[in-house]
Amino acid sequence: MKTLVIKCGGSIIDELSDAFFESIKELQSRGWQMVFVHGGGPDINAMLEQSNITPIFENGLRKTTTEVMEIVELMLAGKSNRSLVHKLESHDIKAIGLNGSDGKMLIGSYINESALGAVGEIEQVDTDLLEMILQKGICPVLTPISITESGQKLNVNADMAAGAVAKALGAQMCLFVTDVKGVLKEGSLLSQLTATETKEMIKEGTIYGGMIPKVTTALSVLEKSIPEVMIVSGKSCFYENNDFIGTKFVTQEGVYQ
Ligand SMILES: Nc1ncnc2c1ncn2[C@@H]1O[C@H](COP(=O)(O)OP(=O)(O)O)[C@@H](O)[C@H]1O
Ligand SMILES: CC(=O)N[C@@H](CCC(=O)OP(=O)(O)O)C(=O)O
Repeated sequence: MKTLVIKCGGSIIDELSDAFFESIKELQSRGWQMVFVHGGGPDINAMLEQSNITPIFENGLRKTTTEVMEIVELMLAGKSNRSLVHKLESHDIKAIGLNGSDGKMLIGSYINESALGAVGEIEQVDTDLLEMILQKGICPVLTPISITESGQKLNVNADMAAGAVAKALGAQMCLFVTDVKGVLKEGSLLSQLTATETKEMIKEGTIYGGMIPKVTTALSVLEKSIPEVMIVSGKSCFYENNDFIGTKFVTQEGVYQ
């Protein structure tokens, strides 16, 4: 079995198309097992707004006070996770939802507590638990919430969480599913990108906002020897005629070594 980690952005969960699920099923029939990690940024923002709290981001990461963390967990575990699991199940894809912090599956540490509050990065992943679920033919669906060794919950950017899970599992592929076809330049899809090109696009502002943690994680995953790393759209079919449609990250030479 080949392992594929799929990150589903909060921007797309509610808009995932039937064609997207057809692509998932096609890949399953070709021997891929899948772990999903999802975001939920727009849902979190909407609930913060209802609570009269203004979302604050620094370099794409949400400043997370104790009050914000409660809403983050409520929306990720109670809404986004439920919604993705339900959609997978209704397309006959067996799935089980888990909060990343359950059973100390995703162990994390603070990035910069004084500046960002309870925002973390993942240090360790309990791959045994994930593999047990995969062996049963079920797709684990994880929130990106992690927990410190001493038991504090941390809010982790979902792109970064997916990258950590892919590395820990030694996945053959990591896909970032979002609301655009891939990385765009002047409206056109870039079918492949090197690290140098990506960094240049960030510097010139062609890649901005939520696309920054996505491409940065994609490059770090590629460096960790995961052969296939892509950004694809959840609005349409992303796998056709044995080929993936989107932006593929490649080493400078153009091929993965
Ligand atoms: N060069 C780019 N190409 C495509 N999208 C980009 C680019 N730079 C920034 N973006 C923005 O990034 C968004 C995807 O990131 P984000 O909204 O955080 O999605 P997700 O919830 O899937 O993580 C796109 O909808 C687009 O507005
Ligand atoms: C630390 C941090 O920023 N965490 C993110 C977690 C959710 C997420 O990443 O959702 P998307 O994939 O939809 O952006 C947040 O609070 O929005």
